[in-house]
Amino acid sequence: MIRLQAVTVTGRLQDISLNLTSGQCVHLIGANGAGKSSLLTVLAGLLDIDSGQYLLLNNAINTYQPAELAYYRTFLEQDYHCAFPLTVAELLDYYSGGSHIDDSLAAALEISAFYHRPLTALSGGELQRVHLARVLLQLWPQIEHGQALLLLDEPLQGLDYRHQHQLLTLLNALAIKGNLVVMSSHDLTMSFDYADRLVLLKNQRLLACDTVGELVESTRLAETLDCRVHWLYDSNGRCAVRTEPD
Ligand SMILES: Nc1ncnc2c1ncn2[C@@H]1O[C@H](COP(=O)(O)OP(=O)(O)OP(=O)(O)O)[C@@H](O)[C@H]1O
Repeated sequence: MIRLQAVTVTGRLQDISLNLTSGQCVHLIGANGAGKSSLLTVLAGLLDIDSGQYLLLNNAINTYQPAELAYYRTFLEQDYHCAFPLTVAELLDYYSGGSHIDDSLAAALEISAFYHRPLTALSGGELQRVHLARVLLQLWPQIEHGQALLLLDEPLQGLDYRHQHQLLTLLNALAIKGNLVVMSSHDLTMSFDYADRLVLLKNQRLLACDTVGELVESTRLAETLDCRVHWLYDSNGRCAVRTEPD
């Protein structure tokens, strides 16, 4: 679905080559400033590249009109702010075209309890769940057909553990339908459990792109994050990660 060839954005991304196919959850891992948000913004077609090539569905990204792009991909930005004094229902109605919110989405994000409240009267995590619903509703018909590109910048930000698991389970189910999910994460334990593939970024360059299984036992994660990474397994093979400064 996505093919990047030597993509550079001056000061933000250096020489990134990457192929990502549909039907998987890809987690972008890297320290602050590594280039995760920049890469997601390029993938969304919202940041011009200075050199290289980006093909989305075999077409150069700059051949798409904004309305066409909005049909294929949705993008959760880290710092989105709604400038209008809307309620949750009004915002989501606008993005869904007034259609019914799918049961799987409603169950994962649990927004019904504050559906009629103003956006300004929500907690940080509640607001994050509303924005997740917003970006998924923008493309829900394409998502249901497994044809969408979901770009999510730190979607776990502000969510409690239960909602983190519910969201990641939903995203895995959407990937199984055929969608491509690309999200940034600072939580290696969650990525171990839910990512199909990790993209490791360091100093705006690509260090590795491989399956979680391949990368867990390598030194690449420690190199990416500039700290020691220890994987702690329980008897069921479930794992948690512990990090230490180098
Ligand atoms: N709007 C911008 N204009 C110019 N440079 C930027 C801009 N936004 C980010 N940068 C720079 O681009 C580089 C990559 O930043 P980016 O936001 O992509 O990192 P990140 O991996 O998402 O970091 P974080 O984990 O802190 O969110 C950094 O050096 C940053 O200072």
